[in-house]
Amino acid sequence: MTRPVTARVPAKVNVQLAVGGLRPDGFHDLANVFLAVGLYDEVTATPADSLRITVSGADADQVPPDRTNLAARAALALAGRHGVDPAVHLHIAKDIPVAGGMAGGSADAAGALLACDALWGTGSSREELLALCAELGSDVPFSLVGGAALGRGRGELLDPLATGAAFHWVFAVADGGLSTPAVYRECDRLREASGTGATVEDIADPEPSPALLEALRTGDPAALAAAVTNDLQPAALSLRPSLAETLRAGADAGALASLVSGSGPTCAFLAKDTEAAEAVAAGLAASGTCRAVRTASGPAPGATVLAD
Ligand SMILES: C[C@](O)(CO)[C@H](O)COP(=O)(O)OP(=O)(O)OC[C@H]1O[C@@H](n2ccc(N)nc2=O)[C@H](O)[C@@H]1O
Ligand SMILES: Nc1ncnc2c1ncn2[C@@H]1O[C@H](COP(=O)(O)OP(=O)(O)OP(=O)(O)O)[C@@H](O)[C@H]1O
Repeated sequence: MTRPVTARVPAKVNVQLAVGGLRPDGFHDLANVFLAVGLYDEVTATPADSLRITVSGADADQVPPDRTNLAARAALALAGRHGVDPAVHLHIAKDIPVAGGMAGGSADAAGALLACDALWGTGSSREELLALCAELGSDVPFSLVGGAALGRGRGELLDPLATGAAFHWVFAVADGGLSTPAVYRECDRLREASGTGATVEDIADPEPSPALLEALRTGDPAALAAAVTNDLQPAALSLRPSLAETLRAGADAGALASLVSGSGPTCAFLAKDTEAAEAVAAGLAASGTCRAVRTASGPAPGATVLAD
């Protein structure tokens, strides 16, 4: 009997999300500065009679336990590539908020790829795994790689970034999720409504901020706080106006920066150090503007197979 294999995969926050115009293929070009943070899902692959998915954790009931699950799609893609029978039980121990803009589904896809590759002995190279990740979703390659990285294209073309120190974050988890395609559509709608147009002809190519990259490199939280931006934030706020109160509560509690994480609705707050993060977390919890509060620091390592 082959031993189960468990992979641990981090969540992400986008410290810069610059969104270009709508491309003919329905995606947007990005300058997407990812930072992996220490909130993790674990995916365990065990031999089984057929493909089966189970999920545990507080948000488990919001995750589909079938072949639409990104982890199942990852296992099927890997099995298809190598001509292997995808008879595997994937158990997802979920700690990353679901539909929260923290790439939880992407984390599970990257974790399933890594765990199944080890279980099946398919020995994929890093390049093969990254190509499969990119097919599964724009955020999935970063879930594999972790750390800090600049994502170009639709976010799948990654260049690792150096970071000078750990950054301390507080996350305010909202009630209910936001659909990523709906948030991108709302971004386009707001751009149309403002008269700029929304396509690649109308919007300048997105570029990473030199000040932001420098702040990451030097590990300076105040400089990073001054440079964080998220072009999807107006769209997330338009779809979920109550997030403005959450952002204000974090700022009032002493956060250096308050922003929507990716497509939201999780809000991310940067703090000077772990002590300041605890104070921001307490202020947010007392504000009643979110369902749960989490603290985590980053950069965190990418998808990793855990030792027995
Ligand atoms: C918002 C972010 O989380 C920021 O990292 C990502 O851009 C979203 O990445 P993801 O969830 O992996 O998204 P995908 O599964 O690749 O795409 C879902 C949908 O989001 C929209 N989408 C996604 C990525 C991108 N660069 N442009 C887009 O317009 C498209 O409508 C697409 O059909
Ligand atoms: N393994 C999975 N974990 C979570 N959601 C999944 C998974 N597989 C499929 N889904 C579906 O995908 C939707 C988006 O979930 P996910 O948690 O990945 O969103 P997200 O964190 O906002 O993504 P991103 O930050 O990459 O845009 C969920 O509502 C759920 O129906």
